[in-house]
Amino acid sequence: MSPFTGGTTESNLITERGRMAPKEYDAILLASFGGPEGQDDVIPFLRNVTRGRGIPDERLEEVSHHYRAFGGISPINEQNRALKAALEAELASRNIELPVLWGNRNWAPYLPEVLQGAYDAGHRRILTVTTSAYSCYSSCRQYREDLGMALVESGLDGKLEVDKIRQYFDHPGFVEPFIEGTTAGLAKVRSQLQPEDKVHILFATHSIPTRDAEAAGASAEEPREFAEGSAYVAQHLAAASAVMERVDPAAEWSLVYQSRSGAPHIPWLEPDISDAMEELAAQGVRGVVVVPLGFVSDHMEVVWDLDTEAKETAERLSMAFDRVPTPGTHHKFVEGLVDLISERTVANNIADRPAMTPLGPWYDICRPGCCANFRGEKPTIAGADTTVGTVAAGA
Ligand SMILES: CC1=C(CCC(=O)O)c2cc3nc(cc4[nH]c(cc5[nH]c(cc1n2)c(C)c5CCC(=O)O)c(CCC(=O)O)c4C)C(CCC(=O)O)=C3C
Ligand SMILES: [Fe+2]
Repeated sequence: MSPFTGGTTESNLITERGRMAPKEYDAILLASFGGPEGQDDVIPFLRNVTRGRGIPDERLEEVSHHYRAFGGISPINEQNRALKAALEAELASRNIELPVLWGNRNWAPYLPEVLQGAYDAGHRRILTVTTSAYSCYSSCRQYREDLGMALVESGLDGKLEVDKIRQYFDHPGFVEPFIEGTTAGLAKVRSQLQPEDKVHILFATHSIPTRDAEAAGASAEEPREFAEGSAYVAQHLAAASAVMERVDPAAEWSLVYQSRSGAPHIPWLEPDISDAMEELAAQGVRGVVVVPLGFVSDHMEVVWDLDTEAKETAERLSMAFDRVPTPGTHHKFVEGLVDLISERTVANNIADRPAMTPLGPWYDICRPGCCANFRGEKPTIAGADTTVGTVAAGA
């Protein structure tokens, strides 16, 4: 039996590789992280984010200063308003009549209220676009859980269908803006140095606990599927390779991590970007191009950890430094997201779905236990092992 047949209903007919049959969606939900919009929001926001996640108070204190330095305002909400407007314009230009709703996991507009509002407005089939591209608990399953919980808590489970587009780490709409940015960044850094000076490209992403990394994208049937032991790491390495093949196959690059939190005795993915820069400087590297491969927009992790901290590290080490833009509202990214929406509304073959790495195109419906975080089972949408967010045929 296919692993994708359990726990699904006729309306969620699943085809090969976790693909969902096309549906007539009646709304798009842009689902994001959320962020504070003023000094008074900072602490309540941080409490929302870290609820039950075992993050030490000292770390919260430290992170609150990053927000305080920006007037207590995270850039992420403004970026999502801009992305929503750009998606609306792109949908309209293709004559696709789907409203775009916006909801967050950790700040207003909160997901349960947005789903309730959607239901009250008459929507019944929602396709979610999340602002994260990779597979891991924080970037995929936690969105699926929070949407599942929102449905259960609002009494809408069984009444509202909620699906999500596939993780898009290797979709050309996500990768091509990085190719453009890395090409420009490399030229800029090289122009500040002598031709013989060594330059290194650092692909930066969010560190996660190694235990979460091992569970990322995993399937119960094939636990050793990914050579690096983690779909999160494998997806980043594959996307970075796809970028470098097109930018400069001979250039030196590596994958590094940032924004570690959690208790010090719990292992997280390494090396940290600053440690990597120290090491490179010691090896005689004179310039770095930092590619924020793990991030969709210039939110706090990018403007603080990269534009503030990593840049200062580069200055201290006398290295030339350039930080490549995130996809943001780049027209290719926006067009790519609408392509990802369209591939869920019209019949297509898996071969028609673009993917720039051998790992993709990723699943519409995650495999049982995918990205599980060992903190107990919660209802999730878009999984082969759950029925939350589905509606029985004829209901
Ligand atoms: C993989 C990943 C992404 C990328 C995927 C995606 O984009 O979803 C991401 C995005 C983001 N993370 C963000 C903010 C925070 N993340 C935190 C904590 C954590 N993140 C984690 C991972 C990730 N995080 C993890 C494993 C933790 C530890 C706690 C836990 O296990 O859950 C904390 C608590 C303090 C701290 O511990 O640093 C904050 C404030 C913001 C908003 C920024 C803004 O306001 O502009 C965004 C977009
Ligand atoms: Fe985070």
